[in-house]
Amino acid sequence: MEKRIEIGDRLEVTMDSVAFGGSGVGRHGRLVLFVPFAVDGDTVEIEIDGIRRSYATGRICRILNPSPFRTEAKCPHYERCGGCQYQHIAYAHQLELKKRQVGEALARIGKVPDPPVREVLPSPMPYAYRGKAEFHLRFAPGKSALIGYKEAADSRIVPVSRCEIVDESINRSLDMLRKKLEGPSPSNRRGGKGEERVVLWSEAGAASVEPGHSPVRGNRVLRQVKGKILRVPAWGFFQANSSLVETMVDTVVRACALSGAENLLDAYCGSGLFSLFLAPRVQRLFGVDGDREAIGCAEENLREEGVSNGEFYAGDVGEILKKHFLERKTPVDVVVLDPPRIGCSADVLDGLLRLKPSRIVYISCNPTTQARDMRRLLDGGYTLKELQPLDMFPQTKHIEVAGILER
Ligand SMILES: C[S@@+](CC[C@H](N)C(=O)[O-])C[C@H]1O[C@@H](n2cnc3c(N)ncnc32)[C@H](O)[C@@H]1O
Repeated sequence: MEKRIEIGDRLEVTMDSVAFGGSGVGRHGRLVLFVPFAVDGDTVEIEIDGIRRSYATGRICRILNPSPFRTEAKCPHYERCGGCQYQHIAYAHQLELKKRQVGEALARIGKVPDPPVREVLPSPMPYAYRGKAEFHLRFAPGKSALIGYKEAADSRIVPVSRCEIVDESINRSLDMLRKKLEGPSPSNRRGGKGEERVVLWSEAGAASVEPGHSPVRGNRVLRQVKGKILRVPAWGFFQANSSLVETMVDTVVRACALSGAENLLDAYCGSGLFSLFLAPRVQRLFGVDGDREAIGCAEENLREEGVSNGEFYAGDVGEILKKHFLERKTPVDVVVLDPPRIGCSADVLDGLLRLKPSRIVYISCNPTTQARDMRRLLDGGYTLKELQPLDMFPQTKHIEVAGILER
């Protein structure tokens, strides 16, 4: 009989694949092992640090035989910071893994037997691509402020001196911030508040910013995409990868396959990034987002570009869908859906099945919730035509996918 695995046991294991989430996957007898920072082809010695009913987790003690897909991580904080999971994997292989993971999510969760996944559109910049980064600051009386990243809301701050995935101008701003905060923090800072957050925006991708000047104007940031200017709330959402955002817009426009006669609903429209490029290609464009400030920006963004066929609603997508589209019987031919990581709520999906647009372009940064939501839409009469992954987040476990559904 096989000896039962225990915490602290050391095992030699060869990794078969990398799971969505970033851990290497190997086997010990019938037991599946998840090992962070391992890649398929590695033979490693691991120490078991977690045991569940159907799997165990371990940490690498030694790399006995490195995978041909291994490469040198650029960042000195890698494996401690928590922001990146793939820096040790050659970029071309990161793309192959992500394509495979999208297919697996659709097959396993979406129950689509042979998902139509296209090659991943790579990021022109595998490093230094982020146009925006959020840092956490911790102040303790008499000590220098701690500046770094935080993975979860309740987790500790990992101090970072620089970050390899952000635009260099963000690293310069980070340096300036650190210098400004050098020396012991006063005990009465912000009434004794110990932590703050700061969002830094890049000069790359900014509209009309001189080098060395902040791209933030008041409570807004100006971004430039395909020659157009977008106003975005300084604390609001904007697509993270400055080097791939234009390809993303082109992908969404292509996926909508517009003739010019359509009514289009841009659900979860944010500051109107997609709306700005879709509105000139349709009869009427409706945009919905829960962030009132972002909706104000979306209205201004279209107005300033001379686009007048857009109507925007601030509020919950499910409620607006019911009140302004289903009850008023406003016809919609195409829906662009770009929800946050948690995906769409049941009332949004049910509302869409009642609205019956002929095409839904579902963009997501979480293939698992996207697969769950797609299953519901497929059961309601849609067919999945295509899944186009985009590598908006190189060096990390995250994947962006634009899926096309038709009825
Ligand atoms: C992934 S972002 C997409 C933004 C936009 N499509 C873009 O590319 O810039 C998701 C957006 O969903 C909005 N949001 C989240 N939950 C919502 C809800 N229940 N109803 C309406 N908007 C929501 C957020 O404010 C955010 O702007």
